[in-house]
Amino acid sequence: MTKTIVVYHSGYGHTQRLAQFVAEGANAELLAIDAEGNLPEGGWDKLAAADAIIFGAPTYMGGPSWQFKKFADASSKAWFTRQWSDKVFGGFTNSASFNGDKQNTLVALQTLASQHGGIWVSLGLLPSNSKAATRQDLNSLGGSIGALAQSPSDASVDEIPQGDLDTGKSYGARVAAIAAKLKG
Ligand SMILES: Cc1cc2nc3c(=O)[nH]c(=O)nc-3n(C[C@H](O)[C@H](O)[C@H](O)COP(=O)(O)O)c2cc1C
Repeated sequence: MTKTIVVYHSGYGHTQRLAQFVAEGANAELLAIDAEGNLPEGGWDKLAAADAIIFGAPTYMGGPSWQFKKFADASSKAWFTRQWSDKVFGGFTNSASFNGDKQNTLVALQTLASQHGGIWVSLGLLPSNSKAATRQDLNSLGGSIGALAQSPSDASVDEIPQGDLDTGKSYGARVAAIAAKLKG
């Protein structure tokens, strides 16, 4: 049985809602980075024991939130000892604009995984970009590195387009399935 952890920060709950869908798809445990950029007690041990780690952060000012970055910098302890080497990784982000520079955040998450010697899993979905496409479709934001969600700036957490949440769920399932395959 593979163990997957979704470790994420969310300032106002939107990225958390996406994290819940990713975790559902991956059958994963959620690990929240708090408002001070810290993990709960035992969080680092859970990450060390995981087969797969999925990072999540909102896009703030064109990159991951500072709380996620604090977590990323703190992971240098695990980096020194190659604790996360050869684990399977994925990542997702959410922001208000359709573009909003979300790609920068995904690249930052992918780079963090690569610094750790991890194996990154792409989104694996075609974009839904025909005239008939709607925001209820999978991957209507057309990502490839990881999962993207767009929460309009005045939307409550219950108003995130369902297609984006379902994209997160599908991606979580893909990361977990690949981790299971690699574990054998
Ligand atoms: C400090 C700050 C910076 C932001 N920068 C961006 C940005 O660069 N691009 C964007 O599309 N949205 C940006 N937003 C909007 C958030 O990404 C959006 O509200 C998101 O849903 C917040 O996720 P959360 O509820 O998990 O914190 C920003 C919001 C804040 C608070």
